Formats: sequence, structure tokens, C-alpha cells
Amino acid sequence: MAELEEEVERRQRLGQEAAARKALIASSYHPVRPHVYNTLQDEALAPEFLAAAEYSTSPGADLEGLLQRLETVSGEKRIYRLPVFTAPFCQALLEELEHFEHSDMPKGRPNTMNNYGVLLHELGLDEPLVTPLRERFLQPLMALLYPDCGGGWLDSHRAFVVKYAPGQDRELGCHYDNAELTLNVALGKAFTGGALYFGDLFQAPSALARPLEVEHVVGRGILHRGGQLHGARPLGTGERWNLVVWLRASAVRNRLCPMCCRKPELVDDDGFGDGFTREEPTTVDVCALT
Ligand SMILES: O=C(O)CCC(=O)C(=O)O
Ligand SMILES: [Fe+2]
Repeated sequence: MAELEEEVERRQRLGQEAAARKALIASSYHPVRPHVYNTLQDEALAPEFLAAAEYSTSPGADLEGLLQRLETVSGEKRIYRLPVFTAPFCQALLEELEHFEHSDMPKGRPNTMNNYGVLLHELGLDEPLVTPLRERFLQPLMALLYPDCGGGWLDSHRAFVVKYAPGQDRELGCHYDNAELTLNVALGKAFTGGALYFGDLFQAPSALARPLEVEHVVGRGILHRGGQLHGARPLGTGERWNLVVWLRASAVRNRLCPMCCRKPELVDDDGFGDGFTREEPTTVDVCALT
């Protein structure tokens, strides 16, 4: 019980501590690649990603059409892949993240599983980079790929970079994400090993029976459901930096917490917290439209 109470208190402090780190970083951190802080421009995005997102917002777009514009890694597991950022943008973002990692700024770690890497929100990269990426590009794609998982109702996210290197974290245990949907983009550097493996949805019996191995390809992003069991194999050589965006739809998680599968009991928090809301997002009653 003491351990549990301590963990509850730790979690209750997270929001405030993150806000304090964010404020300090905003006032004293000097970026090395300031242009990654500019509002996301189409030039930063891979042509394939732009084309898939543009198709998804066009009238009459459907799943079949979108599937022609991205790679289906597993139809059965509904795992997809496509280039997300241009190589120069991946490089610039990586340089910025590495510069931050080497700075003496305070660092909140991505989650309970990763000891290295950074939270993009604390770095001030949510507003210019991740929020536009979610709203303008990921939402239309996800609405077609995963309409049943809140893909069309994404209203918050938790974005972080995970880093694997010799002498640091080298692998990631099997888990499911605190997210309805996840984007995982390999930013670099050069590395061997570190493939992702995917089982079934975590609720399924023997969900890890025959895992599917998926190699990371630098510049490409993997899309999957948050509840799909997965982990990362040990890094062989080099360093691996990946941008992970846990995408959340309050319309889905307000009904059922994706971690414990129960009706959530909410506690006030700063910012987006874990993506739950007290109010339902305004929805359009399509049956009332005539
Ligand atoms: O190491 C990876 O690429 C996977 C990271 C991941 O699954 C997570 O942070 O939720
Ligand atoms: Fe994950």
C-alpha cells in the first residue's frame, strides 16, 4: 500500500513538475536549430506523407484509396508505415534533441519504461510541431485507418523521443501504450537491431504468441493501435532515436480507460493530463442533419 500511495503521489505531481520544467526551458534554453521551432511547414514533411494526408481530406476519400498511398505492414494487425519527415528535417530535429540532451536543462523522462529521451511538450515543441502534425495531417489519416478507435476524434497527445544507445537503454519490454493510436517515427542515427515486435491487442488471450517483427526505417513512421502489444528488441550497434506520439481521443477514453479498461475516475491535472476530459467533445449528431 505504501508503494502504491507513493506512486499515486508521484503521478499527481507530474503535471506541475512538467509545467515548471517547461517554464524554465522556455526562459533559459537556447536552441541550436531554431528553425525546428517554427510552425510546421509542408517542406519538413515527406512528399508521401503530404500526399496521403491530402488524399485523406479530399472529398470521397476512403480506406481503400488511402491504403494505396502507404505501406501495409500487417493488414490483420492494422499496422501501417509511411515516410513522415524529410531527411534534412529528421537530421535537424535530432541535432536539436541531442543538444538539449547535452544541456544542463531539467529533463522529464518519456514514461516509466524509458530512462533517456525527452518530452517534446517540455521542450516547447508541442505548439509549433506536434499539435499541427496531429491536427492537420495525422487526424485525417487516422480517421480513415482507425475510425473505430477514435481516429477521427483525436484531441490531445503525449509526444516524446526515446533514445537507445550502448551503455544506456538498449531495449524496451513488451507493453501497450496509454494511447488510442500511436505514431512512431525513426529519426536516426545509424543503428542495427532495435526492431519492434507486435503481438495482438493486449486483451486477446495469448496475445504474444506469434509476434511480428518490424524493422525501423529512418524517416518512416509506423502507425498502430495503442492497445497492440509491442516492444523493442535490443539495439545492436549505433544509436536509435525515435519520435513517439501517443494520440488520444477523449471521446473514446472518457468511456473506458485504455489502461485498466474501467470507467475512469478523474483527478484534476494541468494541461492535457492523460487526455481525459470532463466534458464530452462537441459532436455533430449526423442523424439530425437532413
Ligand atoms: O522503441 C521504440 O521504437 C518503441 C517505443 C514505444 O513503444 C513507446 O515508447 O511506447
Ligand atoms: Fe509503445
